[in-house]
Amino acid sequence: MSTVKMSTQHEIGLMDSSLALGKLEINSPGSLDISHSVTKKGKTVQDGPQTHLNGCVPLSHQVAGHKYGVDKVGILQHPDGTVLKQLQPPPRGPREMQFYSQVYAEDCSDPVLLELQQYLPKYFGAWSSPDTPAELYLKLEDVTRKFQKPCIMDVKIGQRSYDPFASQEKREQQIKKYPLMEEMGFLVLGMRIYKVNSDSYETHDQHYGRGLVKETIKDGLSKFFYNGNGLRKDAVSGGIQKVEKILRWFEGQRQLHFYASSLLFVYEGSPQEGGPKMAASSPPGETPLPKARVPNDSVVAEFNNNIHVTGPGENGLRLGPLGQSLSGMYALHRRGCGQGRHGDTPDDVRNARQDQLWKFITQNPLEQPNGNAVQARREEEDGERRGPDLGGDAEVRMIDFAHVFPSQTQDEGYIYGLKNLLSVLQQILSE
Ligand SMILES: Nc1ncnc2c1ncn2[C@@H]1O[C@H](COP(=O)(O)OP(=O)(O)OP(=O)(O)O)[C@@H](O)[C@H]1O
Ligand SMILES: O=P(O)(O)O[C@@H]1[C@H](O)[C@H](O)[C@@H](OP(=O)(O)O)[C@H](OP(=O)(O)O)[C@H]1O
Repeated sequence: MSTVKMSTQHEIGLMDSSLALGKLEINSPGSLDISHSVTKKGKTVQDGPQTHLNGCVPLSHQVAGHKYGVDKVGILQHPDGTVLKQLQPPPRGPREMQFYSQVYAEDCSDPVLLELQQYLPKYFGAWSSPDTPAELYLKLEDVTRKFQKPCIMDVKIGQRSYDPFASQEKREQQIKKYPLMEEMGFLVLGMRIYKVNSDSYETHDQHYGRGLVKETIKDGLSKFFYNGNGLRKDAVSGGIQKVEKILRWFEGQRQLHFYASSLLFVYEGSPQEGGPKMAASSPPGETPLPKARVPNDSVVAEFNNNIHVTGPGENGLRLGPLGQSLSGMYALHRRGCGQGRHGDTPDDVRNARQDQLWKFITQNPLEQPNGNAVQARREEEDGERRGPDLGGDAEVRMIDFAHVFPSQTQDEGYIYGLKNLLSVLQQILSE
């Protein structure tokens, strides 16, 4: 039996005016208590049945990547429906935060980055809980949020899933995981499909994708579009149109290279048309979630199969985007963190340099304690910028930017991957 305990929340910065959420300690057997978790051999292990997540819960519909309760860092869902991605250890986490900050910078006037915004989840700044202010999260739009029964697939794109600064050990580790990456240019990391006939989700993890070879990739990928009754050609075609737009963006830009980055595919699995859907791009807290009263007067909001219990008072610190340019960040990266976690730089030197990089990120002035106004305006602009939605209900967004680097050439590896993925999707469509 779960108990819900409310406590007062300390708040820093402007409050999310439309959301009055409070800190909650949800105690239920089997749930996760981050503050009491311990790390053994790089894996987080629960040491008891406590939960202490400020109302945030592990993202239940996560199909790949680092997971709470399994890895040291993971992805949470905030009660307002956004996704919180915990910053990975330097240099990866700070690099991803810097990337989002730059793409979504208030004064960004670079047309390449402005166009890129529409292919990414919206970014609502860095976030941290008052309980653990040093633990930073990226606050992101949940790309699956508008769907009732989201079918989700994560596909890593590119011919190399390690960056140019990766150590030999890291390269070998990555190549060993999927030796076909160079030839295929993409790898299915995970998927979850809603089966209409059984009203349940079928899931496949990264091992499924790693088992796919040239001869089986079409059937392997098409599994994502079978709903138990037939092939969802509308979703295939919607996905193709979205990927084509991303490809055009890549063909027109020569300033960024993406390694080990993914495309997140989402389509509606629910056969019911016209059912209640949430606005896809509402700023956090501004779209009322479906609500049900529970006896203790907290509000339970349910969507995407996640249940969130919320109460009065904002539950967390929101930090605005940082204004530093990527080049400053990369200069530090080159000096300090070029070897990554598996490099051959002595540990003490690497740690000192990573500290320097970390301080650079965390100690810089926060320009916007709360990005709400900015976000609201962005939401309005967003509709105009995205233009008519030719891809139907299917969504394809780029995620995972821990290895994005400046460049002066086209990202051939990523483009190769997109083209091959498109070719396989076309084959599925013409079945
Ligand atoms: N904005 C988002 N909206 C919805 N789901 C998301 C979002 N971002 C991430 N996810 C979910 O979390 C998963 C992992 O995301 P991501 O790749 O960013 O994490 P990661 O831990 O960096 O992964 P990796 O271990 O591959 O580096 C995705 O497969 C997806 O299921
Ligand atoms: O899919 P798996 O088997 O969990 O393997 C992870 C996956 O390849 C991630 O993309 C990678 O992070 P990066 O892309 O950031 O390198 C991570 O590296 P890590 O072990 O160094 O965290 C791997 O462990």
